[in-house]
Amino acid sequence: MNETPLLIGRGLHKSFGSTPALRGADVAVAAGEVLAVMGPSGAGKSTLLHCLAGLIRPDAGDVVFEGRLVNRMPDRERSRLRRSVFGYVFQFGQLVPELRVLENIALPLLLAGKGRRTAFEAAGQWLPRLGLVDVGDRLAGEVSGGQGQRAAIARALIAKPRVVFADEPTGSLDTVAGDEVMELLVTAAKTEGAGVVVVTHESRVAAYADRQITVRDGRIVQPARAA
Ligand SMILES: Nc1ncnc2c1ncn2[C@@H]1O[C@H](COP(=O)(O)OP(=O)(O)OP(=O)(O)O)[C@@H](O)[C@H]1O
Repeated sequence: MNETPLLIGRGLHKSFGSTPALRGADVAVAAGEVLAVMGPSGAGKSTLLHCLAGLIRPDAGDVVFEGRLVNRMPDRERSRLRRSVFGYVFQFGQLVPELRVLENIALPLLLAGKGRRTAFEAAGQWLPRLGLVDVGDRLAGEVSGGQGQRAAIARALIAKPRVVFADEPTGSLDTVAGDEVMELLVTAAKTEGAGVVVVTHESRVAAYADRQITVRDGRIVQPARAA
C-alpha cells in the first residue's frame, strides 16, 4: 500500500467470555480500497469487522481512523463517527420491512436531520444506479433478497461514508444476484471514493476486492494481493 491508511486495526484482541475471537489482528485499509476479509467459520472475521467499524470495543489494541483512536472515544463521539463516516451492509440487509424501499434508502439522511424533500430526492437518485426504479415504492419486506441488498447498499452509501463495512453481503443470495450485488457495491463505492471492508468466505466474492486477507484463529495469516 503506497498511501497512508485511512483505517488501521493494530494488535486487536477480543474475547467473548473465555472464547478468544481476535488474538492480535493487524489490518489497514487505504482510502477507496476494497479489502476482502476471508477465513473459515469462527475465525474472527465478523469480530474484526465489528471492531474496525466501532460497533464493539477490542479488549486490547487500537482502531485508528484518520489518526483518531476510535476505541478510546466516548460512546457518543463513537456513535457520531459511525453515523457520519461509516456505512453498513449486513447479510440480510436489515431494511425496515414496513417502510418503502425509497424511505429505507433515505433513512440515514432523515436521521441526520435533513429535510424530507432533500432526503427523498437524494434517495431517488440512487434508484436507477442500483436498478431499483421499479421497486422504490414497494415495501422493503416485499422485495426480493437481491433487491433488498441493493437497497441496503444505497442506504449505506447515501450519506457519503468514507468506509463501508459489509458482512457476508451476498450470503443470503444465489450466485447471479450475489455477483450483481458485489458488482454494484464495488462500483458505487469506488465512484463515491469510499473504502469497503467486506467479510466473506466465498472466493468469488473476494475476487471483487483490490486485496484479500485471511483470518485464522483470530489472527491475519495471509495478507495476499488479489489476483
Ligand atoms: N457475541 C458473541 N458471544 C460469544 N461468542 C462470540 C460472539 N461473537 C463471536 N463469538 C465467538 O468468537 C469466535 C469468532 O466469531 P466470529 O463471528 O468473529 O467468526 P467468523 O469468522 O465471522 O465466523 P462465521 O464465518 O461463521 O460468521 C467464534 O468462536 C464465536 O463463537
